[in-house]
Amino acid sequence: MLEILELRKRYGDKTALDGLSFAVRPGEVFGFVGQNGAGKTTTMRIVLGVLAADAGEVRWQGRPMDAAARRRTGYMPEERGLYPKMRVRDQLVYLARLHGLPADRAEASTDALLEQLGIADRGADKVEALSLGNQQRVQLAAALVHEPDLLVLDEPFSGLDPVGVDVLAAALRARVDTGVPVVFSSHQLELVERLCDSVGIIKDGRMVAAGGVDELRSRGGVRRLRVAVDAPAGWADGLPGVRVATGAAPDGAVVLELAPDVDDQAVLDAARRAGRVREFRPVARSLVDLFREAVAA
Ligand SMILES: Nc1ncnc2c1ncn2[C@@H]1O[C@H](COP(=O)(O)OP(=O)(O)OP(=O)(O)O)[C@@H](O)[C@H]1O
Repeated sequence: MLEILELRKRYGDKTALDGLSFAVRPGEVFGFVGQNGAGKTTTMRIVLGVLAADAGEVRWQGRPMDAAARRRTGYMPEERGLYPKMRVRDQLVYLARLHGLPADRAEASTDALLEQLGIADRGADKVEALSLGNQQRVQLAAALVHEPDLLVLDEPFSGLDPVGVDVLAAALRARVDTGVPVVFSSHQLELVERLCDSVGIIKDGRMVAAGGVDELRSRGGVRRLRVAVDAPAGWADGLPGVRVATGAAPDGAVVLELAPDVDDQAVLDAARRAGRVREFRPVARSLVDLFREAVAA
């Protein structure tokens, strides 16, 4: 398990991390989200020892994270860091060797990853000759090639097309299924929602919401209903304990937020009195909604 405990970091008079804590369990994908400048990259750099924290601790498998544990970690830094003029396969074998893999395993791991990431035919090309999306695939291969026990990835999906996202996601899932914990940051919230077991929302260097995606959605007791009624707009205005959360969709449906004590059957009765009910169903809050609420609070 990876544990981030009460991390603090200042750059001059700017507080980047203000007592940040979270944990990622074996086989868990943790999505790290937050607005620009919230402190995600700073956290990841501290986990990898690229930066030192002012206070707090990073623990791996119950002990302080040390150089040996960091060598067993796969890291995709924000600033990337491939050698543009080196050939793709040579570079990956080199990186695997640097992390201590014997030559035969370094080569086997490289070839398996190039295959898995759909770039087996690009092994002899220089990195700079690849498209940005394919360079991104090589970046992920560089983080995975030494068969790491932990993955820390800074925006691994940025700039990828949907096929590239699926290929990277499948490669990550294969590692996670062997028990490797993954932390990745992203601004693509739909993707985080789809790929992550749990999510942490960071704001001004503090964790403002963390937990399983479903658990976060059900917090707060507010239920939402999508209701479409053949009735003039405004039929739901003034219902006690009910807030109209969105304007009418093109099909006339509105999303209603119900206070915890409101009986949804009373809302259905009110809808029926207004007109013919075409749709009446609960809707889950999306991660985008949760994010907006958490960063606005
Ligand atoms: N080397 C530095 N010197 C001074 N301030 C810095 C430095 N690195 C980061 N900061 C500041 O620390 C805060 C946290 O930055 P960080 O890069 O960790 O955020 P982030 O969540 O990764 O943002 P983004 O989503 O834009 O990548 C920001 O206010 C940033 O301006």
